[in-house]
Amino acid sequence: MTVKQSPLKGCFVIEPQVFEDERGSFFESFNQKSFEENTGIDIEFVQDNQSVSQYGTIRGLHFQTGDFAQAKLIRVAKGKVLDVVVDMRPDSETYLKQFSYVLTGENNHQLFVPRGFAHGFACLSEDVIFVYKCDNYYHKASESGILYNDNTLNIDWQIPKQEQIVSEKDQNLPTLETYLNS
Ligand SMILES: Cc1cn([C@H]2C[C@H](O)[C@@H](COP(=O)(O)OP(=O)(O)O[C@H]3O[C@@H](C)C(=O)[C@@H](O)[C@H]3O)O2)c(=O)[nH]c1=O
Repeated sequence: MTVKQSPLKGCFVIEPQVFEDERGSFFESFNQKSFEENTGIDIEFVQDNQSVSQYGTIRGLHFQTGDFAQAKLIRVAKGKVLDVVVDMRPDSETYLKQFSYVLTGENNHQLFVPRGFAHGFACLSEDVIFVYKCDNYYHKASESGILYNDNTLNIDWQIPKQEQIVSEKDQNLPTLETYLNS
């Protein structure tokens, strides 16, 4: 696997080694030993998630707060997404900076998102199977987030407005300004 530092501190792009033959392909989607050796991060993932989305879906921007903050190791098993992360750690040198990266079922790239980041993605292909590991359990009361179309962040989700599909919950998330002042 190859690990590339993203512009955001502690956030990495991981390119696994993919083996191909006449049957198809194979790769290790996670190997704790190689992960630790290559990133220097000692981590224990405790929950695996999978979501299926149609073209135009935008999920995010999400994070869990306090003791339930989650680091995530993200990949796309099928389709193409624009994955977006925002560094929400006040003490970070990349505080409030954002990074977007295209993950697909063909490139098999992964994104490691540290605790303290807001995360979301837009589905750029017809069907998306989105898979991620978390190092902390889902905790409904600790769910938080920022409005996906916040004016300050001004994220280009690469989906025309009339084709965007966003949950009611996500449409009601606070703006960055409201969140920071709360
Ligand atoms: C995230 C999550 C949701 N759920 C339930 C709650 C709800 O009934 C249903 C759908 O939840 P949501 O609408 O929050 O799902 P979704 O919008 O896909 O939430 C995810 O979005 C991406 C961007 C992330 O970064 C993830 O951490 C997670 O927040 O699944 C769990 O049971 N466990 C979980 O870990």
